[in-house]
Amino acid sequence: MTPTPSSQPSTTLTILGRGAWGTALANLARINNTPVQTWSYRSGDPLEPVVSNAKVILSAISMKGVAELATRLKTLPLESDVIFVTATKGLDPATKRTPSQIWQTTFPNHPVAVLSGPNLSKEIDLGLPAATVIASEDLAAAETVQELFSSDTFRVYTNTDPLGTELGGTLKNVMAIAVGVCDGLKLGTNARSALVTRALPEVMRIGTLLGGQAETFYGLSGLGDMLATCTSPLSRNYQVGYGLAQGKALDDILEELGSTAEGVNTTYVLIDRVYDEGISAPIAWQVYRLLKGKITPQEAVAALMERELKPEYCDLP
Ligand SMILES: NC(=O)c1ccc[n+]([C@@H]2O[C@H](COP(=O)([O-])OP(=O)(O)OC[C@H]3O[C@@H](n4cnc5c(N)ncnc54)[C@H](O)[C@@H]3O)[C@@H](O)[C@H]2O)c1
Ligand SMILES: O=P(O)(O)OC[C@H](O)CO
Repeated sequence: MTPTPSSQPSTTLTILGRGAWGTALANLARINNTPVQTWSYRSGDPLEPVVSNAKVILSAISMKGVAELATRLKTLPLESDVIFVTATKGLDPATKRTPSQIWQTTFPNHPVAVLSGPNLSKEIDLGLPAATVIASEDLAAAETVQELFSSDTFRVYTNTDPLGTELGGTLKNVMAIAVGVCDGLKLGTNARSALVTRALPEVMRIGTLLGGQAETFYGLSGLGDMLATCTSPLSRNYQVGYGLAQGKALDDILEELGSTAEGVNTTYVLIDRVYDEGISAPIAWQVYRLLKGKITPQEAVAALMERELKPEYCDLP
């Protein structure tokens, strides 16, 4: 399929992060003839020249750098109406906040949008069609960003629930580790289907208690991203679970990956929040115990199968 631009937007876009996702997003914007500047902290390039004239600043860096980067940007001269977009899927270990909460707290007078969906960057790099969500409480800001990325290979929907959109993309990484374990143990299609299906109410239960709207989790950024990540060996989080099922050490798996698998850190932060707030999260708990080396993959499966019997629909939000 040959990508063709859908329009000629002139808004200046700066993408922070030249990893797998930042690079794919920059290419998607260029397909649409959107002028793009990129920056990477690893390059040591100065930040100010690429952000001072930007109308939209999109962060596609790993969770571990978000708080520091937002604080750094706060010290720089920026356009008074610049829109911040976050494409990071994680939770901050220090504050347990999502990336959009960090950006919004740091820049309370600016619109903040979340970009999230079933978007495996390797497929996007191949020019395969995909869809995503741009969510913001400021619908006009979401529509501005929608225009920057939309093309006939990338269909962008807007949504006004940034937190739900972001939490769907973040929490599914934990579930993808669980499904990777399931597949690594060769437990079969029935088991995988049961796990992915039970993962959705778990994500919804946690996600709504943390502030997302229930219906968002049935959309592209929720169920859509869960299906992509839990069924594709391209997913790094799935690969973490798959490796654990093969008896590999977590550190070795992460080193072999050589790029970000946010689900590991997300699990640790999530379990803290789940524990503090008394939320039922059986799959996430088993992933946590497995990542911490407290149980074997087989014991994690047994723990899920032996839980108290109950009706199917007793715990939806
Ligand atoms: N790759 C994908 O398919 C994909 C799709 C959607 C969302 N995401 C999310 O995007 C984020 C980045 O993923 P990726 O695949 O590009 O990972 P990556 O490992 O390829 O790149 C990580 C990026 O973060 C930057 N970074 C790391 N630590 C930093 C720090 N302390 N300060 C500033 N920058 C720092 C790196 O320089 C690099 O640009 C993750 O949260 C991931 O979940 C990835
Ligand atoms: O490779 P993963 O597991 O980080 O997944 C990438 C994206 O989040 C899929 O939408």
